[in-house]
Amino acid sequence: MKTTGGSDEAKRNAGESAAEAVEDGMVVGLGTGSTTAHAIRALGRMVDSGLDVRGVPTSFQSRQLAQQEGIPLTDLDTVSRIDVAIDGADQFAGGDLIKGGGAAHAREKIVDGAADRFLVVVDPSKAAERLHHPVPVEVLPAARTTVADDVRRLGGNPTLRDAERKDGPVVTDNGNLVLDCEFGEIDSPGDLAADFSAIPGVVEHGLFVGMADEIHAGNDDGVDVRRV
Ligand SMILES: O=C(CO)[C@H](O)[C@H](O)COP(=O)(O)O
Repeated sequence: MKTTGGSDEAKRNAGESAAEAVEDGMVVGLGTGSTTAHAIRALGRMVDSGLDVRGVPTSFQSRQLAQQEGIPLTDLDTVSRIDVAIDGADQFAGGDLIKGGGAAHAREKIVDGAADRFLVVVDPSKAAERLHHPVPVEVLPAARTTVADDVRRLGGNPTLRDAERKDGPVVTDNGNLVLDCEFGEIDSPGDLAADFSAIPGVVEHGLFVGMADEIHAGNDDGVDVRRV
């Protein structure tokens, strides 16, 4: 699993704090990434001790980990609402996030957006006054050039994400490609989100504007939980 940012202890404190919000009978959105993985492992231990939950994974990675941990799974064909979603972020400013470091943001946005409570698990390296991390944009393969042109017209600098241990680009769980779009400091995340959504061939972008309910920011000694 790819890890970025702060210490594993900080990520563990964040993930375990969010897992504590899960109660018997709940449907839980299972995000993607190294911080959420700690929440999934904690949920696995809770299931072992008798907690009755069903998880909705957001990626191949979170499905595999949840299965390994013995968490019963369901999907959005079977349930229409999710009680709590737990997911990581590449950067957060207030309640706005940039996600997609694991190229899973399209499914993450569906699951996190269907949740009554969306808990974001992060370490301190993810905090920013204003968002400035490159925004991952999932695109249909046939649209990668035209979308890149449109991103440049919006003032951004798109880079096709390459796979680390393969010659060629990252292919998402949905069979698409990812453009990482550098914009510097983003003045108005809501406006940029609307601009991305209007580009033909964009499947989903990694700006999660105003979706978060709580930020669980772990550090080496504990966790700071903030409602946003
Ligand atoms: O958006 C994501 C995957 O698409 C991840 O949640 C994000 O990249 C954070 O990952 P990590 O907890 O490993 O730093």
